[in-house]
Amino acid sequence: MRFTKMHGAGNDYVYVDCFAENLDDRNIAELAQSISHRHFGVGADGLILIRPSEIADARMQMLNADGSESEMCGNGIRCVAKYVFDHGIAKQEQLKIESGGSVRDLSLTIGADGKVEAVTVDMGEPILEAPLVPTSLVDHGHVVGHEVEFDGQKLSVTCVSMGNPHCVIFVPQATDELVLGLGPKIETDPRFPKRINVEFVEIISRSEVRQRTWERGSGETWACGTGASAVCVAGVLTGNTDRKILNHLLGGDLVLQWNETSGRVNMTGGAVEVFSGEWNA
Ligand SMILES: N[C@H](CCC[C@H](N)C(=O)O)C(=O)O
Repeated sequence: MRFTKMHGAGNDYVYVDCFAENLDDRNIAELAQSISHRHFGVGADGLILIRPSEIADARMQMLNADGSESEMCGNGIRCVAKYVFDHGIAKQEQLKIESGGSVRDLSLTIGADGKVEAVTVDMGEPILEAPLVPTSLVDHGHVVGHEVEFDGQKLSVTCVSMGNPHCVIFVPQATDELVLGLGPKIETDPRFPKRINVEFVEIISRSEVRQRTWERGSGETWACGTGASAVCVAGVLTGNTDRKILNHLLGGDLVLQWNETSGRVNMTGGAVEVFSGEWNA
């Protein structure tokens, strides 16, 4: 099976082109676990399958390193767009990619080498109704700057779904203790029935933040695009930041904007192809 390793802001996945490869006989949850393993496999935050779609240029199917499937991946969808364009699956600079039942519009920036350098994605409207995020922290309404105790620590949390669930926490310092210590406990807290991705965010100014992420199913990653979009929304709702922010993640920067008129979030960032290989297992 041929595969391609790509990353967006250091959030790295193994990509398989299912226009060319037939994965029908494979258990893809097991494949995601073994191929993602940093010692026994290729090493990645997860596995992304680039599949044909009836309603878009391609369909993204995204699996975390533990084999669980997610509805959406912001850094992944930029890489899928780069793959689709650079490998000639679709040759236009405006693409439509399906993920988790929704179709996203993407706009490509082409570099001097004729390949995709950066991608802007319409990430859609955030979902804030607690039961839809989902979270049982409240019965109905939104969870914005809500004081919640995790493992004896009181934190102010905002819950946002960008197709997948996020818990955003603004902190003075995104320490290892919070990200690696509390992150996994929040991920699996029963008040988040589908588990949750957790973002710890330092505010630098009204237009600039620094984010560390503990991802559902993958642990700490170097960036999270849906998470960065959720942070943009949470920053506005809590009054911490403006509608447009520059977000510094461990592996690179993303620019996010929550449009006041449309209510939709736009995300811009890079996409990089690292290498291709053949998986023999
Ligand atoms: N890194 C991804 C999100 C993966 C989310 C996944 N961990 C989940 O279970 O929802 C991103 O760039 O948006």
